[in-house]
Amino acid sequence: MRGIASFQRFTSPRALLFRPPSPPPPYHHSPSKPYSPLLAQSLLPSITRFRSLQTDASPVIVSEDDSFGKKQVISLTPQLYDYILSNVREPPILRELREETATLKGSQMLVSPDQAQLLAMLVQILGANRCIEVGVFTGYSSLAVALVLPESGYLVACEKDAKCLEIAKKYYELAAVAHKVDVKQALAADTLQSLLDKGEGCSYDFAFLDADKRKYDEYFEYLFQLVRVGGVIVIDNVLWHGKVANPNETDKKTNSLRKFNRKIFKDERISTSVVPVGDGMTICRKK
Ligand SMILES: C[S@@+](CC[C@H](N)C(=O)[O-])C[C@H]1O[C@@H](n2cnc3c(N)ncnc32)[C@H](O)[C@@H]1O
Repeated sequence: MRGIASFQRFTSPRALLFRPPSPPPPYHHSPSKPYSPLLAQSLLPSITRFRSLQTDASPVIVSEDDSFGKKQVISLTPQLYDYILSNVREPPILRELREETATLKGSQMLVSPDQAQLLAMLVQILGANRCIEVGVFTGYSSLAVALVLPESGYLVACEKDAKCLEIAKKYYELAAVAHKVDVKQALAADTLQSLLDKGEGCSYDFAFLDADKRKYDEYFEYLFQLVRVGGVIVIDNVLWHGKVANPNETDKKTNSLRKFNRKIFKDERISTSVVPVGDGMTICRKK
């Protein structure tokens, strides 16, 4: 096969050594303590929803390509993901919000703690001051961003649902970041258009897109106009539970995401990278 890598499960005896012998330790996070499965087990978390349902626990896959030969690529197992989560520095206020959200319908919509940490890191690396989020829900990802913005920082938070925004606003207050967050309860396209109408094109440093998947293309075009050259747009759920890579999956959302991913791949106005974190995030930088 030329050009495109083919992937296979790595099944050498060495790989088998890495298979978790028993169910993985539950997720526990404590930024001040190193990872310890025993400690993790003694401090049972109130949330275990990050445990993977994957049964094939091989930790690596091997890409084969005529041009570069074999290359091992890490593949998440429940054990490895628990290890990653045990190394996430999730601020206590974010954990509290996550736990409160866990009792609600749609709680699976939050980005994972490792994704939130990546978003915050990107904002910090960029030195971002002006940010936009499309799709806030109860505010987990927006709070992660607001927490690392400077005091003068500004985040436009676009969400249509008033009920979940009540929770988000409560946590912005609790975290003392409410002054940085401009909550816009409306259809996101209307909010983004109004920002452009106010002459705010090319004035934002960072945008996070995480709302209705079938409108990603429309939102992306708005965000592209609003973000400055060198600014970053991050898009969530681009791997859509793996469905985008399965030709048998032809539902509307999957097709729409596939089409969107292809468009981003071809878009010469941006540089881009697909990161297999959470449900897949694409990071785009405006040229
Ligand atoms: C995946 S959730 C966002 C999760 C959030 N980013 C997080 O990780 O904490 C998507 C949100 O987008 C909102 N949404 C969907 N369509 C929208 C629209 N047209 N305008 C504004 N918000 C919308 C939904 O109400 C939902 O709360």
